[in-house]
Amino acid sequence: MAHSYPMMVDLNERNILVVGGGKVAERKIKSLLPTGAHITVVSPAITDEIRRYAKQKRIRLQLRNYQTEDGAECFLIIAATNQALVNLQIYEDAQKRKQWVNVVDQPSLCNFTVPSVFKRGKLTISVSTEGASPSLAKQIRHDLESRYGDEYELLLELSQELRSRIQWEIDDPKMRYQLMKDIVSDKWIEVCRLRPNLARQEMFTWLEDQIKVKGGAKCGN
Ligand SMILES: C[C@@]1(CC(=O)O)C2=NC(=C\c3[nH]c(c(CCC(=O)O)c3CC(=O)O)Cc3[nH]c(c(CC(=O)O)c3CCC(=O)O)/C=C3\N/C(=C\2)[C@@H](CCC(=O)O)[C@]3(C)CC(=O)O)/[C@H]1CCC(=O)O
Ligand SMILES: NC(=O)c1ccc[n+]([C@@H]2O[C@H](COP(=O)([O-])OP(=O)(O)OC[C@H]3O[C@@H](n4cnc5c(N)ncnc54)[C@H](O)[C@@H]3O)[C@@H](O)[C@H]2O)c1
Repeated sequence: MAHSYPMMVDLNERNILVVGGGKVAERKIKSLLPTGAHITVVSPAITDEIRRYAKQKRIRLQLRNYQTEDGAECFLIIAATNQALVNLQIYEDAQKRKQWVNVVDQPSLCNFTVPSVFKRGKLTISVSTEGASPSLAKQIRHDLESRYGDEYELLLELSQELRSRIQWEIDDPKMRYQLMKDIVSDKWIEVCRLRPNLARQEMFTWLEDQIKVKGGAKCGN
């Protein structure tokens, strides 16, 4: 059996069509909003939340049934109606146009599926069962959410800063690698959890000491 390939896709400014305005469509729209995509929703009936998104001009809304032309200029399409035949039609239209398409009631009609996801700043943790059990994906996501708290958002922000500093200052590849590993060690995760306000200062002081002790700084520094 061929397996799906996990990707992080840049949807900024892309046209996305969501067909259907029920609970499932609402969940997919909610996860698409932060991507910067231009989202159009076509559905004769919608949830209150989708109505709110439209009022806030975060989505475009067409309160009517789907028509083939709706998806013509779209990069990606989500078929989230409760009508199997409409969803099939959306799939066939998208296939003809070689588009990315997700059909929420039929995994075999998806050329991509949506995993269960949560974020901690730039950290994305995502769980997929390739359609076998969305409930299990959700349950594992819940477990991981309690394991990976807000300290990871801070750790990641600081790691990014320290990493640029290391890349700029350290020539020796082995030392760079070791320092990159050290900045995400349990010790710093705990510091970010217990003393978030002091973490930045403590990590930079530690890095300066490491550079002094271990050497390897680039010429001129
Ligand atoms: C992860 C998540 C992401 C999201 O939607 O954002 C997602 N489904 C979620 C929840 C969920 N979905 C369903 C239930 C009820 C319990 C159950 O049936 O298990 C629950 C649980 C609940 O709602 O609590 C029903 C369901 N889902 C699909 C079918 C069709 C079928 O299987 O035939 C049916 C039967 C419909 C019916 O019988 O009428 C199909 C898909 N659902 C997927 C994703 C894709 C595969 C993901 C994977 O497993 O890798 C795939 C293939 C297509 C897609 O939608 O992309 C989201 C969790 C969000 C979170 O973390 O909270
Ligand atoms: N993939 C998933 O995660 C998942 C989870 C649960 C259920 N499902 C499946 O998803 C489907 C949708 O679930 P829901 O709870 O959102 O259903 P729902 O009944 O709440 O919403 C269906 C929506 O489709 C719209 N619709 C109907 N015909 C349409 C048409 N011709 N053109 C445009 N829009 C049309 C309706 O107006 C409504 O807004 C169900 O059939 C269910 O099998 C999928």
